[in-house]
Amino acid sequence: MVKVGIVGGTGYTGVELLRLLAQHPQTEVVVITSRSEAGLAVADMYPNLRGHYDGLAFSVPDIKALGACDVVFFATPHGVAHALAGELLDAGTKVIDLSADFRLQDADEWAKWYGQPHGAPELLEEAVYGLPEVNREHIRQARLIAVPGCYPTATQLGFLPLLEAGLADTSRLIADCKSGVSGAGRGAAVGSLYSETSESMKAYAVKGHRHLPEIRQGLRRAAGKDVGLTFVPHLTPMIRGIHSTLYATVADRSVDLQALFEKRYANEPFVDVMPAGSHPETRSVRGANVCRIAVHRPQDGDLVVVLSVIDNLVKGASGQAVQNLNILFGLDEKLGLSHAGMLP
Ligand SMILES: NC(=O)C1=CN([C@@H]2O[C@H](COP(=O)(O)OP(=O)(O)OC[C@H]3O[C@@H](n4cnc5c(N)ncnc54)[C@H](OP(=O)(O)O)[C@@H]3O)[C@@H](O)[C@H]2O)C=CC1
Ligand SMILES: CC(=O)N[C@@H](CCC(=O)OP(=O)(O)O)C(=O)O
Repeated sequence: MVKVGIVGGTGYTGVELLRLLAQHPQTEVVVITSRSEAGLAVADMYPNLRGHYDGLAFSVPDIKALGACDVVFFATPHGVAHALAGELLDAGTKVIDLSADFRLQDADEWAKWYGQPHGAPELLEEAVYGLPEVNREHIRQARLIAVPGCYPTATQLGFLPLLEAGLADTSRLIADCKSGVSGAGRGAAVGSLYSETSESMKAYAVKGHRHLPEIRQGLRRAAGKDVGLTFVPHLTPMIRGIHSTLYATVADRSVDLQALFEKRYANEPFVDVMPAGSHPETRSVRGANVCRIAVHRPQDGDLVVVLSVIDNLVKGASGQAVQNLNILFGLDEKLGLSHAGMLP
């Protein structure tokens, strides 16, 4: 059994980790932290977990207890893993961070987008970006994993086949992305109120969103050169889901794009390339650790449109984190992650 600790157990990604790990046959959650709910039994806060975690209660973060775990997930706002990851690694505990703390390789770039100095630049060199479809072999050897963000997961997986094959004009890529409201976390905020988010939709952070450098970093790696990317996130009236509509110019019309995408993801258990002409729906991946993709070339023109959907809390966060755990501990990558999406 892999002994698991979770820092930040009361947030949406923390409780999603608990939901997924409840079905995982090779893990045991032994520590779960919350400063505000310390002492409360997990199932008293989250009744969906009744019967799954009898005896487990939230506790304040304690390095000694966390350091006795085989692996600790951070499901916390940025900055928290910076402060604690080093001590845990020294104690021999592996770290899987769901926040953005170790996603950018450049500490100055991180400081610019997150508005504070990087708190652990000495760990950046060994941090592995946890996108299994790109980095599986590095993940296997890692001690510290940075789980990709939700928009970055859907967007990178959609663009990768075109960029790796050198087919797209990399100077002008467009990612038009929509997110459900749970992407903003569980913290109370006027912008997340039902009356503010339902029956309405809006773009935000057009000038620059903190996921822009993360996506650019991944696409640069895939293309082998700098890319020009316009990324526009939108808030939509759904609870879970990311829908990325991606545009790239591919001048060579002789290439069979459907075959290219199918071949790229043929051995990937959590990427589903849909039949030609499909329009994937976010509800088809709700609760599932799946990225569902369709590729189109409208009117046989040179502009290719890729549609990529994920559940922000699963393949966009906690599911991908569990996938990383499975790889890290040499387990079957699919353990605990076999849920189908929920229709309707
Ligand atoms: N929501 C989403 O779709 C996605 C979120 N993420 C990332 O995952 C992380 C968690 O997100 P989410 O679950 O939405 O966040 P929430 O805001 O819903 O929850 C945050 C959790 O962290 C704990 N926490 C806050 N501050 C500290 C601190 N200083 N020390 C220890 N614990 C702390 C909180 O508990 P308490 O204050 O009681 O200690 C709470 O349990 C964030 O970095 C987010 O960006 C990544 C991908 C998708
Ligand atoms: C709808 C919404 O507010 N989404 C969040 C992104 C989701 C998220 O939590 O970002 P990470 O993946 O980096 O953790 C935002 O735009 O900041």
